[in-house]
Amino acid sequence: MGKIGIIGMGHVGSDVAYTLCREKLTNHLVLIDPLKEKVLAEKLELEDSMVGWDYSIKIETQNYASLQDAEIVVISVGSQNVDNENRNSELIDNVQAVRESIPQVIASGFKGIFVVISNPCDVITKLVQEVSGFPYERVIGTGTLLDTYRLKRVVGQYLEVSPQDVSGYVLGEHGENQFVPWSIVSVREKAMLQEIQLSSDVLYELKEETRLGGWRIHAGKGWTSYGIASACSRLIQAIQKNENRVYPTSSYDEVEGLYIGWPTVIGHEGVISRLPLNLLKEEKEAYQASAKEIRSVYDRI
Ligand SMILES: NC(=O)c1ccc[n+]([C@@H]2O[C@H](COP(=O)([O-])OP(=O)(O)OC[C@H]3O[C@@H](n4cnc5c(N)ncnc54)[C@H](O)[C@@H]3O)[C@@H](O)[C@H]2O)c1
Repeated sequence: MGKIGIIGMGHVGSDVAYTLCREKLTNHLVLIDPLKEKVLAEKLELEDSMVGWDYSIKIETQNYASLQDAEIVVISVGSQNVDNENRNSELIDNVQAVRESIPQVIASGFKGIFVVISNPCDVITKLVQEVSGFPYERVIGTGTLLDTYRLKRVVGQYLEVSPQDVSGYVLGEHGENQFVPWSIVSVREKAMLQEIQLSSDVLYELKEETRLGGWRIHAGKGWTSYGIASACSRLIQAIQKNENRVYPTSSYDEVEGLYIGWPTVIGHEGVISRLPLNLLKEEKEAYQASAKEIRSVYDRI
C-alpha cells in the first residue's frame, strides 16, 4: 500500500479515489486536474468520509512532483465530447490531455505503473506507453475488464445464477468491436457451448446486452463510474499484492503491435504474461477485426 496518483478527477477519477480510500489500497493520494476547485472539493469530501471510517490517508492535490515515488498513476482524463455509443469521440481531446500530462508525470521521476482508463482505452493506453517511454509491462489499460463484469452480470441474470459463478471474458476492443469468445465461457463449471447450449439468438442477445451495458448507464445518468472504479481497484490490488491473477486488460500484443483486451497475468511488475488461449476460428477473426479497428483509430492521431 503506497502512494497513488490520479490524473483526471471527473466522475471516474473521483470514484476511483473514493474506492481506493474505502478499500485502504493507498496511504497517500495525489489528485490532479485543471479544475482546481473540483479537486479541492474531492479532497475535502474524502477527508470528511475518513473521519467516519476511523483512519486517515494523506491527500495532496495538483502536485506532479510528488508522483516521483508513487507506485501507480491512474489516467482518467476525459472529455465532455462524448457522442452516444461512440467512445472514439473523445479521441482528440484525450490525446491532447495525455500529451500534456504524461511528460509532467515523467519529469517527476515516476518509475511505477500506469493504469489507463481514458477512452478510447486501447488507443490511449498505447499513447501513454509511447509518450512515457515506459516498457510495455508497466502500462496497463483497464481494457475489457469492465465489459467482462457486464457479461457476468448479464449471463448471471439470464441463467439466474450469481455473476461470480460465470467464468470467461469479453475480449478485444473496449468499444463497439469487443467480442465474447463463448468457447471459453462457463457457468458453474458447465461449458456454455457444449453443456448449457443456449440458442445462437440468445447468445447474440447476451453479447449485445453486454456491449450496450455502458451505454444504458450513460443514457440514464450521463456517465459511468462505479463499475470502472471497482475494476480499477482490483487491478491496483493485483499489482500491489503481486497476485499473479488473470484479468482481461488492455495489454500489448507484439504480433498486432497494439494494446488490446486479452486475459493478462497481473503482478507487482505490471503485466507478467498474456494467457495462451485456444480460440475458435471465428473468435480469432473477431479478435483480428477488433485489432483492425483499434489500429484505424490509432492511425487518426
Ligand atoms: N475504460 C473504461 O472502462 C471506462 C469506463 C468509464 C469511463 N471511462 C473513461 O474515463 C474517462 C473519464 O470519464 P469521466 O466520466 O470521469 O469524465 P469527466 O468529464 O467527468 O472527467 C474528466 C476529467 O478529466 C480532466 N482533464 C481533462 N484534461 C486533463 C489534463 N490534461 N490533465 C488532467 N485532467 C484533465 C477534466 O478536467 C475532467 O475533470 C473518459 O475518457 C471516459 O470515457 C472509461
